[in-house]
Amino acid sequence: MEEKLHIIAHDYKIGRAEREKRNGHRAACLWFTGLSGSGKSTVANVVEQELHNMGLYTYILDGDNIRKGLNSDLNFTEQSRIENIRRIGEVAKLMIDAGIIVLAAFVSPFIKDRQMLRNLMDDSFVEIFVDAPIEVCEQRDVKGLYKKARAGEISNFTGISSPFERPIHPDVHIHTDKQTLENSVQAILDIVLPKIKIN
Ligand SMILES: Nc1ncnc2c1ncn2[C@@H]1O[C@H](COP(=O)(O)OS(=O)(=O)O)[C@@H](OP(=O)(O)O)[C@H]1O
Ligand SMILES: Nc1ncnc2c1ncn2[C@@H]1O[C@H](COP(=O)(O)OP(=O)(O)O)[C@@H](O)[C@H]1O
Repeated sequence: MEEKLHIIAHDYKIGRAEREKRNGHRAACLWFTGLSGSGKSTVANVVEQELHNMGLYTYILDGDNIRKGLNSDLNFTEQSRIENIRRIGEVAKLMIDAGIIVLAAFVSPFIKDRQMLRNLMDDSFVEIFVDAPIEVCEQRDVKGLYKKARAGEISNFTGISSPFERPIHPDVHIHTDKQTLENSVQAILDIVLPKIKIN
């Protein structure tokens, strides 16, 4: 039988609302999903710069600060990806409670996990589908990983030997093979800025 844990939450005196009031904007999680090389990091970075330059409080979560640290015990099996996204979702939720606009850039290939994120963060969650055909991502091959995956040197590679389930109703859908970077950033800001405004 599973051990019963006795965890009782504290009643905090300072909550999200107080932090948002002091920051002058609402918190949110902008979640970038898409194939490797689709443009998640590139777009997220420019969106963050824009928000930061407006004086807003932001933070980027991506492979560099998560898969090299908190999630360094995880690989790319289905189970590991599910756990990867679960933990990142919990971190993003804490950051929302801290009053921050979190930009999370992860392949996050499964619909079920992205739905879990929306349930966890409710209307603070903004799903951004960074879309480009796999041929384009492979052509870009920013990190040389597609070449390695085709050569059989990397297993479970998204789009080649592991699935990517396209979002059905993302909040924002950008096509980085057709739209300019500036255009994609503007489309995201158009959705996000009204959301983080304190009325
Ligand atoms: N097997 C396999 N499949 C996909 N991607 C791989 C793989 N192995 C390494 N990489 C590199 O790791 C980055 C994806 O990590 P994520 O944490 O975003 O993946 S996931 O959300 O858990 O599916 C991804 O980074 P991005 O290119 O920035 O998307 C890859 O560079
Ligand atoms: N319109 C565009 N939007 C975003 N990235 C683009 C665009 N056109 C070309 N790129 C290039 O595509 C690559 C995307 O890489 P990256 O942002 O690391 O993707 P991901 O984080 O999804 O793996 C970069 O080299 C970027 O310069």
